[in-house]
Amino acid sequence: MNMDQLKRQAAARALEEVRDGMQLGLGTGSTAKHFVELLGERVAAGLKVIGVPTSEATRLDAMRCGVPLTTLDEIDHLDITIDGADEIDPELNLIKGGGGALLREKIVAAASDRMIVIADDTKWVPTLGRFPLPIEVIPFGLGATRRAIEKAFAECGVSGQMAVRKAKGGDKDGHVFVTDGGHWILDAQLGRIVDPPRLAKALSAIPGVVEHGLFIGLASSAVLAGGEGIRVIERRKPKGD
Ligand SMILES: O=C[C@H](O)[C@H](O)[C@H](O)COP(=O)(O)O
Repeated sequence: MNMDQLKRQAAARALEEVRDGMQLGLGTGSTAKHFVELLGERVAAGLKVIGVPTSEATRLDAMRCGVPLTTLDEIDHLDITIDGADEIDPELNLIKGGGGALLREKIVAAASDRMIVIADDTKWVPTLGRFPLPIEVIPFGLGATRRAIEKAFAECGVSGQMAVRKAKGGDKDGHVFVTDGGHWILDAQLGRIVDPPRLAKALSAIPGVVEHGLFIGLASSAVLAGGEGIRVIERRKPKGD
């Protein structure tokens, strides 16, 4: 089974948790896209749900698949958010934002009773950090923000190169990547993040950092698809801890 088939399997398993009448957060990325497509098939067959997309790309996918959409201004909570991740550790802390959607993804996940992470099992790691950590920043004062981030890294026992993300493909190739919110992303190659909750807190305190890709205490479960089958890992601590 190839990687794409594994992603679709994880998405299909998460879809089993969806019930009639649910309000859903719809994640972003290649795995979440499978979920939106499968959900669209169920909606066509009569399932009644409504979704809040975490990016413009997902909004377009959901519309194409016939999934009814709303916003967090129109409804006050979500039952489940289903989203992919770039890395997942045994505490179900995540690195997200490889596709640049981390800000909306975090807002939507935080507004949800449960977050189910769907992934192929290559995303499962003992320690976060091999995947570059995305940090969404305001372009104004970037030099000062970078210095503050480096200081936070040193205080949290990590270090590594940071680079402004460039767009890939199309006529934007080589230009700075701009998020749906109009911000830039710094990708930090940290290798090993010894204390993700501490680093998350330190980064959140920096003016100029809009959001970062560490999702701490947000995921309720992870559905991992691999050659051996599907594993579902439940978070031990309550949401928010
Ligand atoms: O910004 C993008 C998201 O955080 C994605 O959920 C993450 O990058 C995983 O994407 P994929 O399912 O394509 O590996």
